[in-house]
Amino acid sequence: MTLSAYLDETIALLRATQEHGLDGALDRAVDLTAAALTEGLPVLVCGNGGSASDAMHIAGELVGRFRRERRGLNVVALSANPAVLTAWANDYDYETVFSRQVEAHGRQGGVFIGISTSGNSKNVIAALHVAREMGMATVGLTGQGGGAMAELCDVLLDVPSRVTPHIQEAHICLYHLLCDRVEERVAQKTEY
Ligand SMILES: O=C(CO)[C@@H](O)[C@H](O)[C@H](O)[C@H](O)COP(=O)(O)O
Ligand SMILES: [Zn+2]
Repeated sequence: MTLSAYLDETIALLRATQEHGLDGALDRAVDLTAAALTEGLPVLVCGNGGSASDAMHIAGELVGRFRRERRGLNVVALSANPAVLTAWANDYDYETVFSRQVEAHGRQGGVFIGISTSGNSKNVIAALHVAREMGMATVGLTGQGGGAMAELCDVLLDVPSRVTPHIQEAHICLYHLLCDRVEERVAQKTEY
C-alpha cells in the first residue's frame, strides 16, 4: 500500500469520526475528568499494545504538560510499571493485571479510562468492573459500537471502524482534545 492510499484510509476515518456525533460524549468525559483532577482524585488509564502506549501518552500529557503551565495532575497509566505487570501476570493471570491496579490506586469519584479498539480485551473489561464497584466514573475509547465495553462505560467514545491501527489514530485526536480541554478547565480552577 502506498503512503497516499494509507493516508486516504486515515482521512476517511477521521472524517467519519467527525460526523459520528461524539461531541456530547467528549463534553461528558471532559467534565468527569476535570472534576476528578480538580479534587486531586485519580484518573487511571489502561489498554494493551498500542493502546498501552496511548495510556502512557495521556498520563504524560496530564502529569506533565500539554499546552499550558499548571500544576501536575493525578493521572496514572496502568500499563507503565513492568514490575507490577509481570509479577501479577506471572503469579496470577494477565486478565487481572489492570483490575488489581484499579483496586490499588482507584478512589470513589475518580475516573477510569479504558482503551481498546475491539472493546473486548478481558483485562480492560475486568478493570471496568472493579472501577464501577469502587464508584469511579468509566470512560471507554473503543472502535465501532464499543464491543463488550459499551455497557460498562458511563461515557463511550467509539470510533466508527473495526481496523485497529486506524482506530488508534483517531483515538489520538480524541484524547489530545480531551487533554487540551481538561488542562484548560483545571488551569482555570486551581492555583498553580
Ligand atoms: O498497536 C497495535 C495495532 O496497531 C497492537 O499492538 C494492538 O494494540 C494489540 O494487538 C492489542 O492487543 C489490541 O487490543 P484491543 O485494542 O482490541 O484491546
Ligand atoms: Zn500499532
